[in-house]
Order: sequence, then structure tokens, then C-alpha cells
Amino acid sequence: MGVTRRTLEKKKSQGEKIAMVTAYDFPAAKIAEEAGAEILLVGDSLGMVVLGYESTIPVTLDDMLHHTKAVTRATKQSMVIADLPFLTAHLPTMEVLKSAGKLMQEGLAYGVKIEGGEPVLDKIRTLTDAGIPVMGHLGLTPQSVNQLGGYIIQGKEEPTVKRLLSEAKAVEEAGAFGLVLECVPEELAEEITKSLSIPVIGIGAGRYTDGQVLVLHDLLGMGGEWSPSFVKRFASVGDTMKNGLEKYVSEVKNKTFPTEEHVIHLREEVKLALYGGRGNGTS
Ligand SMILES: Nc1nc(=O)c2c([nH]1)NC[C@@H]1CN(c3ccc(C(=O)N[C@@H](CCC(=O)O)C(=O)O)cc3)CN21
Ligand SMILES: CC(C)C(=O)C(=O)O
Ligand SMILES: [Mg+2]
Repeated sequence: MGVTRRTLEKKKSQGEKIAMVTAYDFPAAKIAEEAGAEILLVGDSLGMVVLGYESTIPVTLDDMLHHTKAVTRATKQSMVIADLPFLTAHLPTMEVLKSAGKLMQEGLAYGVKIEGGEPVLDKIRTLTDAGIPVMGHLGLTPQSVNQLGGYIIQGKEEPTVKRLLSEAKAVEEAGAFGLVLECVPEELAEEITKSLSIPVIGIGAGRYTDGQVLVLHDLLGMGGEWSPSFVKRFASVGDTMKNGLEKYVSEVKNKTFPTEEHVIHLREEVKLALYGGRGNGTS
């Protein structure tokens, strides 16, 4: 059966932290599952991290479906959650159901994640009632980057702290099975985590949430030079890749690759029939 919402609820109640990480393709999903991550997020961050867009806004449902399929082909245990991309949750109810339904039926996702509070509460309820597990996402919601005026920490002043706390409760009441909190002060994240019975997963939300999520390429050091300040680099995979590729390029150029061990030969009798004693001119 793998990881379910019940697994996560149990971990919250027992104080065991939940590890969530993004995955966008087959090999990365396999490795992340083997490493023990309970939740793999096919984040719409894939638009920035693997498709080269400057924000998550251009990402389409088809993009999400394509990557979700690759990730679920690799997983047996981990829970796979797919982001609903820009605008999708704000379309008429029928459209939202179809989009989320596609990610589950075709993409084989466990459930979907939806950015926002108040404006999407009815959609969270509708999807939940239809049997689609929904994870909420509050705080810095990157799909609203233009409206927010940039990737800016949320919940710094009293009114927004109060609003985020009440929206988090409303998201839970609407039926969400979990909540991602992005880029908010630790104190607010702690209060929300204590106030909700569903697991709260933080990114740039401090130490006291029920779990953490990071973008895979950020934590492995295989993105660009830039990453948000809440990121810790646990490896330098980008450097390792560059190093390997530089060796490959230089061995091609100086003819040290390929060598005899990488070569396919004709059988002797075929060679004899073709070229006789004359050789073929190269060897
Ligand atoms: N590689 C990558 N990592 C991410 O975590 C990520 C993406 N891409 N793309 C989608 C969203 C965008 N995210 C972002 C992007 C920028 C900041 C950022 O610049 N934050 C500032 C805080 C700014 C302030 O002072 O308010 C920081 O220094 O962390 C944070 C989250 C998180 N997501
Ligand atoms: C950063 C996480 C929470 C996300 O939504 C994404 O990767 O798209
Ligand atoms: Mg996202």
C-alpha cells in the first residue's frame, strides 16, 4: 500500500518528522524513494528547475501529467503528490475535478496540492468529497508571484499572521489531508502546526513543522548558482556532473575514449569474407 494519509497522521501524532522532496523524473524518484522520503512532490517548480522558465506560471496541466507519470512509474512506497498548476484551481468546479482527476487516473498520483486559502476552499471541499486527497499550500505561494510583488516572506505582520492562522484552519476544515507552509516565520509555523491535526510540512518555515520539503535540485546542488536562503545544500551533484562531462569531452577530443574494451568487432570469418587478407583500411 505504501505511504498513505494515515501513515502521515500517525507520524505527526508520534512526533516523527516527515521528509518530502520534489521529484520530476524516473531516476530521481527511484533514488528519493530508496533514500526514505515519505512524500515525493511533482512540484510545478519543475517549470523553473527542469524546463527553464522564470516562474511557475507557464507550467501546464500536460507538463504536470508528463512528469507525474514518470515519477509514479518509479515509486512503490512513497506518496506522490502533484501540484495543480497556475489557474487550474480557479476554473469552474467541473474543470478542477477533471484536472485533478487526470493527475490521479492518468498520472497515478496519490493526490494533488493546491496553492491558496480562502479563494480555493470550496474547490478543496469538492475534490475531497470526490475522493481526491488534497494538500493545501499557504504562505509564499509562487503561482501568485506577480500579485505578491516577488518571492517575499509572508506572515511578518500581525494582520497577516492572524489571516494565515485562520486560513490554515479553514484549509483543514475544507478537508485537506496536509498543508505546505512556505517562507513564513518559525513562530507562526509552529502555532499553525500545533493548531492543526493534519500534518504541516514546511519549506523556509523553521524547525517545528511536522516535516520539511525542499526542491531536489536545490538540496543536491544541481541547480544554478541561485537558491532561496532557506535551502541547505547536502551534496554537490552539479559539480560532479560537470567534472564527469569535462573528462568525457576531453577523452573524446584526445582519443582516449573509446578504447578496445568499448569496441564491437566483426567475427574473424566475416572479416575474412569481406576483406580477405586486405584489411578494411582502418585497422
Ligand atoms: N529551485 C527552486 N527552489 C524553490 O524552492 C522554488 C523554486 N525553484 N521555484 C518555485 C518556488 C519559488 N520559491 C522561492 C523563490 C524565491 C524565494 C526567495 O527569494 N526568498 C527570499 C526571501 C525574500 C524576502 O526577504 O522576503 C530568500 O532569501 O529566501 C523563495 C522561494 C520556492 N520554489
Ligand atoms: C516548493 C514546493 C512546496 C512546491 O510547491 C514546488 O516544488 O512546486
Ligand atoms: Mg509548487
